[in-house]
Amino acid sequence: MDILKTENISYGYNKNSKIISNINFSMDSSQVIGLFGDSGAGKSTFCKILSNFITDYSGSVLINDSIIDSKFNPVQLIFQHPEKVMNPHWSMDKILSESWNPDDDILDEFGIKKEWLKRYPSELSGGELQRFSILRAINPKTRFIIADEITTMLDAVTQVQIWSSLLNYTKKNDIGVLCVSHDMALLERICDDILYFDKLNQI
Ligand SMILES: Nc1ncnc2c1ncn2[C@@H]1O[C@H](COP(=O)(O)OP(=O)(O)OP(=O)(O)O)[C@@H](O)[C@H]1O
Repeated sequence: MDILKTENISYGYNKNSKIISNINFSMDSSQVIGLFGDSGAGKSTFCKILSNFITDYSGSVLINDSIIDSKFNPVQLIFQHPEKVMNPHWSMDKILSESWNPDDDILDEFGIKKEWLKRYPSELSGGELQRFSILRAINPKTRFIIADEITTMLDAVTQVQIWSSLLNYTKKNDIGVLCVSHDMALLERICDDILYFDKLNQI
């Protein structure tokens, strides 16, 4: 089991405004933790800090009490809009192989059809594309998934399918999940614990 921890994380996009102040957070890889809170409170910003998309914060993000220094980040962020983080000129198999090459059983587990691998992002639906971005994030080296509103734009059936594939996989492989959502019913269904993130972002 691994532990993801932050110590005194503070951050502002500019000098005069602090979006994140002194966050001490901890979870382990057996857990699914929900993050709920007002719009604009800084949840997405915190997610980007945890997964190293934002690097100029103060404080520390630690796994098992060490700073993450591997080339592949074991804390992987999945975004709400997969099309924004995929190269539109690359086929799906190229996009996926940038991270790893999952076998056919795993493609199946995530409801991905092999014929989609030759397509480009614009040739897939939002739900199909999100399945790929999840698959890309669950590289064998991944220890924690940060899921920032990953099914918000999808219909109810697709939401259930995607969460069930993801949580089956993370449970089997001892990967922790931090799930940001405004959907309290979803959080109550899938999370072991739900944290409230307020405007002063004390959680
Ligand atoms: N790149 C940026 N530059 C400047 N300010 C930003 C930037 N990104 C976000 N912000 C501001 O930081 C604050 C926190 O935004 P953030 O997206 O982290 O909130 P959130 O809690 O995830 O909101 P929501 O629930 O609406 O997604 C907001 O006031 C937002 O306008």
